[in-house]
Amino acid sequence: MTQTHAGFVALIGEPNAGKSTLLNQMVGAKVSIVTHKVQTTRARIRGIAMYGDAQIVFVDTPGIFRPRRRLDRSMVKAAWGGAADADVILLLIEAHRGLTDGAKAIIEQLREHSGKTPVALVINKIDRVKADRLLALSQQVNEIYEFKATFMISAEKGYGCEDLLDWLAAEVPESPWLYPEDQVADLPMRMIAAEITREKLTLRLHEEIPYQLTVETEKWEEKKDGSARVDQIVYVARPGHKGIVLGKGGETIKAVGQAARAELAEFMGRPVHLFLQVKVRENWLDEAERYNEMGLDFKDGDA
Ligand SMILES: Nc1nc2c(ncn2[C@@H]2O[C@H](COP(=O)(O)OP(=O)(O)OP(=O)(O)O)[C@@H](O)[C@H]2O)c(=O)[nH]1
Repeated sequence: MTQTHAGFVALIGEPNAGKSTLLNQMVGAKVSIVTHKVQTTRARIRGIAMYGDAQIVFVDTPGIFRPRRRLDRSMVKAAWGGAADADVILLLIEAHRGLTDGAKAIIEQLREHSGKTPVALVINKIDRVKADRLLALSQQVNEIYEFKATFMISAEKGYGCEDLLDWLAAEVPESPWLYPEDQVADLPMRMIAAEITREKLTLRLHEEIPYQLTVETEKWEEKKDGSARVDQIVYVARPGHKGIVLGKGGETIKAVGQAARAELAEFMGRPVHLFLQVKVRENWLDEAERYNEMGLDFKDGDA
């Protein structure tokens, strides 16, 4: 019998570096929400890729930045927590932005958090720059940290992702598999469903509103005909946001519901009936229960 390999790979980087896109590319199924807006990933999301004899469990983490609010602090704590528990850490930076101050700050903190864990540098979004810039960038970043390897990829287009997988498969320890072979994510279905709806809302709303809302799956009912009825609540932090989320004549929430239902049904491979309700809950950003629902630790947000 050949020896199997399995382990956790943490994806860290600034907001918008492409961590969720890479996780989805590696796993081949959409498990993490991706938008062009920063701070889309709130909790730690795991996606599982099978590659030869290896099972690689990717841990997507919230983007790391200088946190100011409780939710931000909880997210950054979760990100470093993900890195501390991993067998391999991948630091993502964006090819076209180069070595930003934010990336430098993360590399500084890596020294504290990584311990003996190998760290690879992943230069993402190479489809956005000319090839000759990449070598110089790679040298520049490698001068300030001892990366075990460097990869140049496009998470979106898949360039370089196979090489990265190859390397990771050899790098994770010899171990029995950690999850059943056909599992792609370890988030409970009700949380995935809430994330899908939150993604659709984020895509349709502006700026502060997505940050100040959260989605919870309140009820999940299996029907005899094989379909599922899913009831979700969208909590908004301000009375004024409710009308915006609903849209004129309920148009926005209807479009969100339709898009979320279609994606959830595709993910589950069976029909879904999705019911959304919007509620104002001015203090949800200060309620421990809301953080637990997102997979975050409320206390991590203590100043
Ligand atoms: N051109 C290009 N765009 C990419 C690539 N990878 C990701 N993106 C885009 O970059 C944006 C951010 O991607 P995400 O995967 O959400 O980034 P993230 O690091 O998970 O972001 P947070 O959740 O905010 O921490 C999205 O609009 C992606 O489509 C890439 O290889 N090339």
